[in-house]
Amino acid sequence: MTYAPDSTVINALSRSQQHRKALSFIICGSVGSGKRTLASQLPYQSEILFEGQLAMLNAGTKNKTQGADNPDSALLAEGVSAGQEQIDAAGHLFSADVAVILIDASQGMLTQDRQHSHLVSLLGIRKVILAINKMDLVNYSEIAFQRIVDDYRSFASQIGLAHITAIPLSALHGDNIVAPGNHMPWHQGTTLTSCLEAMEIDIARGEAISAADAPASVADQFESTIIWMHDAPLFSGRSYLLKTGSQTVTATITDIKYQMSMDSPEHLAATKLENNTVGVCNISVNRPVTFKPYNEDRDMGGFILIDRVSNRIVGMGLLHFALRRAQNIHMQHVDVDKAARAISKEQKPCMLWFTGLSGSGKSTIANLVEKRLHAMGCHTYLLDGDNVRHGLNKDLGFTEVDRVENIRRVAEVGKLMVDAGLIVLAAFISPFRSERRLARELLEEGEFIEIFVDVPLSIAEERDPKGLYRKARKGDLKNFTGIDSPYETPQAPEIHLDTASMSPDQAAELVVETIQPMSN
Ligand SMILES: Nc1ncnc2c1ncn2[C@@H]1O[C@H](COP(=O)(O)OS(=O)(=O)O)[C@@H](OP(=O)(O)O)[C@H]1O
Ligand SMILES: Nc1ncnc2c1ncn2[C@@H]1O[C@H](COP(=O)(O)OP(=O)(O)O)[C@@H](O)[C@H]1O
Repeated sequence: MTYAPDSTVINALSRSQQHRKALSFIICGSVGSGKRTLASQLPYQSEILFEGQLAMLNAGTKNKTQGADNPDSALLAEGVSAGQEQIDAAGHLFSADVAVILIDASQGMLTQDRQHSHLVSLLGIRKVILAINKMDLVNYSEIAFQRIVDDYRSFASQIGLAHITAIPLSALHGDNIVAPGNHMPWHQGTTLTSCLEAMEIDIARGEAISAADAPASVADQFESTIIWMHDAPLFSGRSYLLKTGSQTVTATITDIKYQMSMDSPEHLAATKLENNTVGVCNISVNRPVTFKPYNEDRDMGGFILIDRVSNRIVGMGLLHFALRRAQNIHMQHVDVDKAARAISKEQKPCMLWFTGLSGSGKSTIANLVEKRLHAMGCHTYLLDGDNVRHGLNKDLGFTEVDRVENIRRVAEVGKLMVDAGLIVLAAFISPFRSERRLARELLEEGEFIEIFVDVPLSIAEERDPKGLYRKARKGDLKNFTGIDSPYETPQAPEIHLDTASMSPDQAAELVVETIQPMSN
């Protein structure tokens, strides 16, 4: 059945909403609850938003066919979209006024419905429409409907959702979506569209101006709740882009304090957040942002996290408060700076970052490059994975989270050494693009030179200078790169060395030749 919108209602709504903002709502439903069928029955156009999780029904001011005043809605469903549109659209989640929780009447309330409701409550959305769909599968039974509503209300009251309107639906047959239909005369309440349209929201959104006696805060370290929505887990130490309002900064998760259980008030210990989990984390950003706590101001306290490599939204967050340490630590000005040191050393400081599989030749080549530079009178320092792991990073192993932290620390140390005026050589497997990018972004344009020491796994394994591949193949060494731990190849390295076809000396020569014009 296709639905033709009631233009009288829409027009009446247009006039009455002239000075109001468009209503924004999200539809949350577990797999198979009928989100798409419902979306197709609503008199608003739809557009997919989040990979794997969220999609956007885009009506309101962007609606081309229905005028300018219909509700906006976001739909928790499957779908793919990327880039700026996705980022803009995510903002709708923080401004959603109403959530439609869609439950399959034949299934009753599922764990996913509890999780969605928890999310809705976390986002501060206080108005919920409980839409019990597929009533046709339970013979339009009032008792079945009432049982689910009672279950839901008792759960909802525990998580602070009190304002709930329950509606029995058959999205397939159109009952109670726009018109009541004939199957459920016992339902005396409203239909879904009338219910949405009757929620009449004041205040237009705009620029933030805060009163002098209640100013917004400016800080660069916060405690926050993060809702993680990506297959690759969130790791402490990894950095992402953080967008709040019109501000975009680089954010590093400095500590995952705990993971929330979505079914109980429990706090779970966690070193990473998997897809669809929620955690309380400390974050640090590269420059101060203006914010208010999310529970005081949803617009100025909500943020999204964007993966720096794929540019996809990977998480949403709610700012709690600035960490006090952030307010008490200031950058200290120094008069003898990098430029002064560079002049006295007569060289352009930089970081030569060697990345590649174990046995690819990173250490051998980096060592030869350093010898040549040293002989030329350059001031250098070689940071090598094996060596750093005996000291600064001896607390770290080879899990993903430990490798992320390993490279973060090395990148920070490397930055200090570049600041000291040195040509720094770093030889680390550094298997993840994200951390190599972090290392690059800590430095100034042109200072980071990524050198991909490339070799087929089979040749690295043949070389096996430390016997580690043999151990890994036997199962005596876990998480070994290339065997049971991933290596993400560089996409645009400044220098690409194919060590299967060139000797260590040829490779070192190529590096020195390439960087000479850069480092003078
Ligand atoms: N599980 C596992 N996987 C990879 N490598 C292992 C592992 N266990 C020990 N080793 C030895 O540690 C060296 C790699 O350390 P890195 O600090 O470069 O690794 S990483 O960048 O954090 O991935 C690496 O040195 P290279 O062979 O020079 O690469 C190995 O000698
Ligand atoms: N073209 C080459 N470049 C670098 N190393 C090579 C090459 N051909 C053979 N090798 C040998 O491969 C091994 C590489 O080991 P190493 O430099 O420790 O690698 P990594 O630091 O990447 O683990 C050394 O034994 C080295 O002599």
